[in-house]
Amino acid sequence: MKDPVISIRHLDHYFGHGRLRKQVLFDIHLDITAGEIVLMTGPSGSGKTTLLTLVGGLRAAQNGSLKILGQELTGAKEKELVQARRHNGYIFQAHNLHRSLTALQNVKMGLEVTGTRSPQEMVEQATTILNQVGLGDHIHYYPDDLSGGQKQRVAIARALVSHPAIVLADEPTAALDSKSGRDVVNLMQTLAKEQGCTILLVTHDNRILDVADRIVHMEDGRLETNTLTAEAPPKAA
Ligand SMILES: Nc1ncnc2c1ncn2[C@@H]1O[C@H](COP(=O)(O)OP(=O)(O)OP(=O)(O)O)[C@@H](O)[C@H]1O
Repeated sequence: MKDPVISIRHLDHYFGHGRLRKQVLFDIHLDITAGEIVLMTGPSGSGKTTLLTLVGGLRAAQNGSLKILGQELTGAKEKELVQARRHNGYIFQAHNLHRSLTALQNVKMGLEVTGTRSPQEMVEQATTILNQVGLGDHIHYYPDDLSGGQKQRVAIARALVSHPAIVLADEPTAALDSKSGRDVVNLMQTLAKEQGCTILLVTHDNRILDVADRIVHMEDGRLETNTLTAEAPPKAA
């Protein structure tokens, strides 16, 4: 079996201090291997986003073990967390595009953090991936002039342009109608399979569950161990 890209053991998480201290994650175990698409479902407040932000190095893990590409993030210093974030692409419900930047400039930002490419290469790679997500004729549009689905496709392009090992997505279809939501996840699936990247995606959207290789369920801060495998996921249309 392949080494897991994400390996979690006995992970707990607490918010607050003193009398206000509250446990929100309890003894989480999870292994995700390279190229797997894992969807996480569960009621509001069950801890899904908290787990996603810990995996993404956006907050520090406190108790237990959380290894990303073999690197232990529990007890990691801020500098190490910043380093770990470089392996990740992030896609959120509210796309988080910069309104004052065009689609091309937004996607280019996904490459600037790596600091390894010339400006010319960045423009070429950003243009290529915008073509791949079907926005080749919109590269100079500002977010306000794009539809919700188009904005989310720009966000996908930005997350994937640097070929991250891991893509973390929090409710990427929540603000979209059924057809746009479908298009967006199909696109994520196609690009991720092409690049061999691992996806951990939080969703309430039952319409997209079939893109998963595996579905895990969070309930009251506990990850259910009897995970479901999506039945014969159809390949992207
Ligand atoms: N920064 C924070 N400080 C204190 N408590 C928090 C913080 N963030 C989340 N919580 C609490 O932790 C619990 C889990 O929240 P979390 O956002 O992870 O749930 P969720 O499953 O992602 O919910 P939703 O589906 O509504 O986004 C909730 O009780 C929430 O109120």
